[in-house]
Amino acid sequence: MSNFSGQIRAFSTLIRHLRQRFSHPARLLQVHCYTTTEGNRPTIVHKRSLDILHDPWFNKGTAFSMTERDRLDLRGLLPPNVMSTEQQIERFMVDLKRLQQQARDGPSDPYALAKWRILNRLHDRNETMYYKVLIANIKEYAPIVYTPTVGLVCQNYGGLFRRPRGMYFSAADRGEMMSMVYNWPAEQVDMIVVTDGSRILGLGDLGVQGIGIAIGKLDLYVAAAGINPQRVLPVMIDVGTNNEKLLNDPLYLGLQQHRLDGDEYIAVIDEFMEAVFSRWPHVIVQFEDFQSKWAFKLLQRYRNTYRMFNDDVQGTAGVAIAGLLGAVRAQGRSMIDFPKQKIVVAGAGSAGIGVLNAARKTMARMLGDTETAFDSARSQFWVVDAKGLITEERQNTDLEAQPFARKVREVNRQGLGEGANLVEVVREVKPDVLLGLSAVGGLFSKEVLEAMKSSTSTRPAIFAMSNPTKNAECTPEEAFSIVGENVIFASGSPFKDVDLGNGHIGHCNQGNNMYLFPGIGLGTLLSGSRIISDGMLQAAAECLAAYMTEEEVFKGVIYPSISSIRDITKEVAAAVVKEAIEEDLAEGYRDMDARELGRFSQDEIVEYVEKNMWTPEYPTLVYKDH
Ligand SMILES: NC(=O)c1ccc[n+]([C@@H]2O[C@H](COP(=O)([O-])OP(=O)(O)OC[C@H]3O[C@@H](n4cnc5c(N)ncnc54)[C@H](O)[C@@H]3O)[C@@H](O)[C@H]2O)c1
Ligand SMILES: O=C(O)C[C@H](O)C(=O)O
Ligand SMILES: [Mg+2]
Repeated sequence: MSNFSGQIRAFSTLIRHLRQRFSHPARLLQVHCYTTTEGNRPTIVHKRSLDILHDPWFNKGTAFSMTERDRLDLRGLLPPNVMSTEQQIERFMVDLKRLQQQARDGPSDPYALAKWRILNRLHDRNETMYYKVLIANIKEYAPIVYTPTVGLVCQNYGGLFRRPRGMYFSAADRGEMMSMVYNWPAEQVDMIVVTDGSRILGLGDLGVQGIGIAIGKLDLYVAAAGINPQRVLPVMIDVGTNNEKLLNDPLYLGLQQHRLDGDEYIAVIDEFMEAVFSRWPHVIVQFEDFQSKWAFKLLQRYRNTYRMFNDDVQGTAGVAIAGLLGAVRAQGRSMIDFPKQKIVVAGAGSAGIGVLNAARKTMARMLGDTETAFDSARSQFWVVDAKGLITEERQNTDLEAQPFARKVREVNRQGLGEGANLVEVVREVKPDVLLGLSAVGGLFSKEVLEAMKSSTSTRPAIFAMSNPTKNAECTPEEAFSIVGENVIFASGSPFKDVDLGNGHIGHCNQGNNMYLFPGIGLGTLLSGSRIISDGMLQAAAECLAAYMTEEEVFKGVIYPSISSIRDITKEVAAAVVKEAIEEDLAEGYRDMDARELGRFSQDEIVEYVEKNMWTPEYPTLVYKDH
């Protein structure tokens, strides 16, 4: 008898199971798909776009053909290179086997990548939970989702790629972008971070794999600025790559051609900008990690027409200014003494030139904002690039670096000449500040740091700002042990504080544009400003500088802890909103019109910003048929 009831139970379970399987059209198809023996008969699907990519039954990942991508609204949602099934499996196996290899050979940083994988899987499964984890543990996990690990992720993106995130616009999509942009499922997008992968951190051209940096930056937009994650869009513009290793790798996910250049390149970026602004007229576009050659040109081309900024040029500049002002205060002097600082900058790319321009303008403003002040401020800087000290004698200096080329007679008097090396420059100039944005790890060698000992400052400042960690111009240990305990130290990627062994701690600041770009984006969004003006960027930098107390800067703490990044971002965003109102650029946001915004007090602006920051909480969900 008991055997019989067991059989009945098993039978009804089977019926229930079959009913469930056949109750959904997709499930019906699935069964059909597996039971048919009739070769390649097409399978009818009732899904499109991301729903297909997120459905393990139908997803083919990078193996969707171009015609299928068009039929199923998948164009732009996958990296451009179509892979065969064999290639897909090979890519997966290479990644899987790497684990064994790492166990054998000793990996460079196995735990960081393992943590990234775990977090990434959570990101794919449950965004609310992901951001709750990230916000609550930002100090611990920013170095995983952002610099330095994000650099390693981009370098290994081919193997790590599982589920696509964001959009890919490629040179092969010319003429299609205006319609492709509608393949993105969100009705509203507030923030786009776009890269062309040409200079990812200090790691060079990583082609399509650079998408990782756009994803990492947007993670901070959500975690720090409270931008709703449903309204962010990471974008990779694939115009090819000049990285020979990737060009020769059959498993590379991007276009295997050399980078477009000149008018052809501009035409692709123009088309992308028109497409995204035509679908989302109020979106803000952050340009990230474009090689310097294009970073400046594109900024000039778009900044008066579109809501956009370049993080490497403008975000970095603001963060550096805040730090440089902190370094002046740390000497027990007033910020107004900044124009007296002698500053040696190693690196004249997008970041270095961005910092130089902003520092020169800040000095000029402090000196009365006249043309003469602007002109004389230039003599506070010595710029050293790959060819050494830049002087007016140099042929073919980049347009952007020309204003900082030293007069030959002037440097000759100092015992220097065109192309003088960094040690010579530091030795002769005895600068207050040595700032590196060169992408050359270890550039501040023992000799350079020894030369810094003769700095005329009571507290010499050393900013080794290149990323990721291995590209830092020096470590804090080197700076404190060679130059002295009094040094003010900042690095682009995080380092631990240094135990100086006498009960004192050498503080390591993280001088990274992460302290500003989230607030610049949020402030622009909430003010509804049409463009991002110099004044708004300056307000952001000044807000960050003022965030630190006298006591902190005196201890050598010139940037806040990343644990308070949400609070800093709120203050920075409020400063940006205020400036946009003052410059009459604010047009309001959603129900908040410009006039009402204009009547707000300082505290009310901060409150308004805070109220509009998204926090990760599960909403109650209700089903409704459309
Ligand atoms: N901390 C931050 O917030 C932050 C922000 C932006 C960029 N960065 C970092 O700055 C670095 C540079 O970025 P970029 O966009 O300006 O790059 P880039 O490639 O445009 O510029 C690099 C510059 O360094 C110079 N250089 C190369 N070798 C040198 C040497 N031996 N001595 C002196 N100068 C040398 C080059 O001539 C060039 O001018 C990257 O590592 C990037 O990660 C950091
Ligand atoms: O990405 C960063 O950590 C900072 C900066 O934008 C960079 O390019 O290095
Ligand atoms: Mg960058």
